[in-house]
Amino acid sequence: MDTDTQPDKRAWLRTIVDPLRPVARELLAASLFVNLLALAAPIFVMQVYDRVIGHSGLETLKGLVIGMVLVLAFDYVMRQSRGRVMQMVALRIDVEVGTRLFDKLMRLPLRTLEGRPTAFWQQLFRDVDALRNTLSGASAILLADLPFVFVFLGVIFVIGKPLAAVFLVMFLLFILLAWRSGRALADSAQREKNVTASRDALVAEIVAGRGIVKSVGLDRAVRPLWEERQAGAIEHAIQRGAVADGYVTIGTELTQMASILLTTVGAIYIIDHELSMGALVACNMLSARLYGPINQLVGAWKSFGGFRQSVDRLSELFAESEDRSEATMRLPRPNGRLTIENLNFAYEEDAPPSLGIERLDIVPGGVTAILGKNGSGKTTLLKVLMGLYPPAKGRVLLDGADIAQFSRGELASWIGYVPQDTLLFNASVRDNIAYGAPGCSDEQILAAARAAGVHDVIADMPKGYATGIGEAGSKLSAGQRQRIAIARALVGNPPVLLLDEPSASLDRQAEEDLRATMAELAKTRTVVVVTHSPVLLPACRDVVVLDRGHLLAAGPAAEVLPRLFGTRPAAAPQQPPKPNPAAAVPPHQMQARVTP
Ligand SMILES: Nc1ncnc2c1ncn2[C@@H]1O[C@H](COP(=O)(O)OP(=O)(O)OP(=O)(O)O)[C@@H](O)[C@H]1O
Repeated sequence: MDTDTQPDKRAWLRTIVDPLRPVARELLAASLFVNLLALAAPIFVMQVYDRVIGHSGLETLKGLVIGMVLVLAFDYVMRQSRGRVMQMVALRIDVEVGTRLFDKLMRLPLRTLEGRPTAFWQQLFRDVDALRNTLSGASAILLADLPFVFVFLGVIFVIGKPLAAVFLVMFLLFILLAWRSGRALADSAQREKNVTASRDALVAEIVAGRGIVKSVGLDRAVRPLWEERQAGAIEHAIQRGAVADGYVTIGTELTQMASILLTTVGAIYIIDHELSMGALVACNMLSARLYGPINQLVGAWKSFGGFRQSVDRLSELFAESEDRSEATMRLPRPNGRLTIENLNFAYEEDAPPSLGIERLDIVPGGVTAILGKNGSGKTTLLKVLMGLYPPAKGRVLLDGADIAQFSRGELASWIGYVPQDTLLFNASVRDNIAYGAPGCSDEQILAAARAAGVHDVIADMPKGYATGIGEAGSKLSAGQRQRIAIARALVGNPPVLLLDEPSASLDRQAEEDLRATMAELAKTRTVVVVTHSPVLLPACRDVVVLDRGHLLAAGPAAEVLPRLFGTRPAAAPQQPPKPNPAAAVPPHQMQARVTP
């Protein structure tokens, strides 16, 4: 770990922990009383042995018992208040770190989010739990109790002076054990965590694709993978458990050894009249208070190790750069003209660019189709146009202004997007459409649903717009999901609309409705659609053809399509024609300016 950069990376933790200082003082004060009160029982026992039994002091016993009842009542009050303080800490951490984590995730660039498996992002929320459990649970109380072991040590020195050497030696042995176990457990816990993370990533993938796993019978293929990772996880858990158990057992044996040694040495001093019976019994009781917290420390290292890893992971995340949240200039609602200049985009830094376009100009007033073979970069181009993938070189302009200067929120409200793989949430139909423009009115939702051709379908649902659609829209058909996604993109009335294969799951009628909607919307907006559909293509004014991330052709559909397919698919043939690169626009015409 880089200790030079660590303090900065952990600044977020200080902003959470610093306001908790008064609470920590309360905790220490409560712990002080709890630990001081813990001295009462051994002293009570010592007095009973030395003063009451030997001298038949029943009056003294009465006084001592009354005193102990009061002490126990006070102890109860102190422990309760310590519990309440810890609950407050837990709540604060949950609210502050949880909210901060959520906001950070929402502001991370898409490439950062795509760079890690789903399980990693889920783990971060468990890290918040680890933070809360350590800072507000048994581990925090243990840390607050630890300083008081020196108080117990001091009291032992006073009431059982001859036994001081025994305590000191055993105390140092316990410290050594706690330190050794801490190091050993941290290493094995880290190894276990790595293996468990890889198993969890596989489980997350299997669960996400459970429909495919069942239908294709992937269980036979993924079982060996899962078995291998599960076996690794079990092996490391056993190893870590063995290390932990080993140290806990040594701690237990050491405690018993300490008790036997104490009693043996104590007996010798009692015979020599250098120690009273009561002092020996009291010292034995105090030894439990002394070694107890250090012994607990042996078992608590796992949670401290986990806490450190969680803090490191969260620190790394909070240090990640974010999407722009504030625009550098205010722009009124744009008209929607999109321009690409000298653009290069690569998924990996050293990889060849997945997209390389010198110039492309897409203007409002008509539908622009993007065509190309699988993997030619159509979806990538849409994501670059939306500002989701910042280019390595070049610019994307919206109405002549570089989109890099706009916030993610502004771009999302100006550019509607229907992805290839529709993602809906487990909420009502209404809410899913409204997510496209938070705060939109019912009228806007109705208008968007009508434009997307899904209003009648929704009206037929048992609860209409209030119908729940299940996890990821599982209660809907693929076509219904796609149409709701189109409504979601339309609801904010964005000046730019990007549609990625929007009719892949639509029936013929729905596709024709969508074509009419697109044509209508494009009168005042920029509509870009990735499609090979013979129903949608005739509605397109311009066509952009991509091949391996480069422009193969771009220009009016009436010119480009006949060159690509031989004929323009105006009559919507049954089978969509495949682009024919050989018949495309020659290279010198490739960076054509797409104009109406
Ligand atoms: N997240 C990613 N990380 C790395 N490479 C990617 C990623 N997404 C896409 N690619 C690569 O970028 C290239 C273009 O992919 P893209 O999805 O843009 O193609 P497409 O034209 O939309 O394909 P399709 O017609 O199959 O949807 C492909 O070679 C693909 O392997």
